[in-house]
Amino acid sequence: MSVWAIIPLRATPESKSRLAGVLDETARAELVDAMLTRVLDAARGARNVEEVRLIGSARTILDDVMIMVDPGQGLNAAAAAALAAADGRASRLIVIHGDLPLVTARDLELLAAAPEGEIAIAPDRHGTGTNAISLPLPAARGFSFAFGTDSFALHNAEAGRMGLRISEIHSPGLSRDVDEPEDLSDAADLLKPAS
Ligand SMILES: Nc1nc2c(ncn2[C@@H]2O[C@H](COP(=O)(O)OP(=O)(O)OP(=O)(O)O)[C@@H](O)[C@H]2O)c(=O)[nH]1
Ligand SMILES: O=C(O)[C@H](O)COP(=O)(O)O
Repeated sequence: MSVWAIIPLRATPESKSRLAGVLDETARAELVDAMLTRVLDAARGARNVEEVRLIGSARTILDDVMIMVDPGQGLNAAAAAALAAADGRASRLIVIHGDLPLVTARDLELLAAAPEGEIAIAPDRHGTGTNAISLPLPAARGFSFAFGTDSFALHNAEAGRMGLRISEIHSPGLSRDVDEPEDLSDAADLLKPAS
């Protein structure tokens, strides 16, 4: 049994809407693409991750990665579909967001190497959100995802409800997602100069 990493992605004109005041639609789309490439490369570079997939919509054609159909009911439903797809085929599923411009293969390796039967979770820079979660299977079958407000606390509570131990992974690559204009400095290397 292997470790899977699935990246939920919503690459619509509306994505990264919180950056709309500082980046136009084209620039946001290019940033989404560049961050996705970074996360995909990190996942594929991790020696202990065997399968890398995307769930949702990518703007560009990615002919070298399997794209799973998004149920269309938001991020939590997409994560649940990813978990259901991995169940029975993987010993662990990592759900990792596509907006992490500093993420590395080492970050994915840490998520994949969580102790058997345990959940690993990577909080965002504020300590309140969840940028990646690594779930053991089948132990975490039916895990209820709670991406959104206070997801870090809610995911911890869900682990407790399921009787699963949980550990935290703190690293710049996993904590520094790009949501707000002030986060953009972390993506400076990925932004194209304005023409
Ligand atoms: N498959 C899928 N992925 C989603 C969905 N909503 C968000 N995501 C992805 O989940 C990760 C975190 O997304 P957010 O930062 O919450 O949303 P965003 O669209 O990137 O940005 P905002 O519009 O500013 O909220 C990113 O990889 C998104 O592309 C969804 O409904 N389906
Ligand atoms: O649980 C979360 O942290 C959010 O749903 C998704 O993350 P973001 O909006 O902070 O990227």
